[in-house]
Amino acid sequence: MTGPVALCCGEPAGIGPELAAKAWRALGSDLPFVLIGDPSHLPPGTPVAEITDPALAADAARRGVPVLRHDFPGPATPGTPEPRHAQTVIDVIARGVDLVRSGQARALCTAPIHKKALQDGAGFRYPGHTEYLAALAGTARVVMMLASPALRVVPTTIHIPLAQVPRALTAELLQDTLRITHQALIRDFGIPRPRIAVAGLNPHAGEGGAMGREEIDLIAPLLERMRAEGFDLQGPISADTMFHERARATYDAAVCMYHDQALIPIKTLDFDRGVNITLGLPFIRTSPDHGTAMDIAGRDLANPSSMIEALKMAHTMGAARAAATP
Ligand SMILES: NC(=O)C1=CN([C@@H]2O[C@H](COP(=O)(O)OP(=O)(O)OC[C@H]3O[C@@H](n4cnc5c(N)ncnc54)[C@H](O)[C@@H]3O)[C@@H](O)[C@H]2O)C=CC1
Ligand SMILES: NCC(=O)COP(=O)(O)O
Repeated sequence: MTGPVALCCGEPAGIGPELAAKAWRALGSDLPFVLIGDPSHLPPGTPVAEITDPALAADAARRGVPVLRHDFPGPATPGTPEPRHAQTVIDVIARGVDLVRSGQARALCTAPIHKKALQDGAGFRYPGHTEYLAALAGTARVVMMLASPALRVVPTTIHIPLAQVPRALTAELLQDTLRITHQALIRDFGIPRPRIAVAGLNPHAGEGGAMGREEIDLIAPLLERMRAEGFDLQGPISADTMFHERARATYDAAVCMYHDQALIPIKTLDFDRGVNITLGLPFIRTSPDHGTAMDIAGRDLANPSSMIEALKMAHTMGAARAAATP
């Protein structure tokens, strides 16, 4: 795993181009990345260093934002995604995956996409990068983790309507999620004996069956079986009491049952430093924790911290995996 991090441009009408320029100014050639996208979408006045070989990214980063040119049908209007750009946004992600799978990039980092714009403009069938990357990689099970210095969280079900969560939540899904999370804490975060806290689904973790039975019928028996295998698991715990400071000190990651149960605490505690990581892929993928922020696009208001952390995390994970490879 060598080379730069491949940074997919994401939605060009969002804050992605601004974040790429700001991240380059912060990281320079120390932690090189190569932006896959249209250089004309970068903020006016941004120095650009176009390259055709990702291996030249570190050197190019001394002159400007290293860019592997991927032309879009036209200019981007900040704040207004255009249907004619949707397919190109998707193609850029696929190109990034090719780079990382062919060994030309050490990891993939993705700037945010506007999911509805891709659906409307190109019939995109996936609710997010996570599911699209799993399909491109041919991986049946991937796990979304959001990590910051304050907290690591994993939603077991991801981008589905809340009404579908109870049906989607199976012992098999939860077991795979726990195993993949456990393995990632060891391999990517250097935690030899990971402690995982598992949320219940219902208020008060079901209150002994009075407020729902998923804890009794599904979550607790699975945790019991996995504890017998040696996993260090707490739970099922009431989700409303597992994120205060003392509780957070007792685990290395919180596995939650649905998207907002996991993402609200981390975005509340650490919005500017959260990194979204897809676990279970045959390559490394990170992303900032936020979206396209259309309301501030093109106004030089975007905070690049989460993007910078995502690029740093991609490098750190790449180095850790390279060191572990015989
Ligand atoms: N990885 C990805 O591709 C992600 C994509 N999205 C997509 O982004 C679109 C917009 O989603 P929203 O729910 O509005 O979330 P959002 O994160 O784009 O914006 C929420 C609020 O936070 C602010 N904000 C976000 N990032 C910021 C930054 N770096 N600096 C300063 N302020 C920032 C925005 O201005 C807005 O007020 C949706 O289509 C969503 O699906 C959302 C999350 C991740
Ligand atoms: N809320 C997280 C999110 O939507 C990120 O999704 P993805 O594009 O990384 O799958």
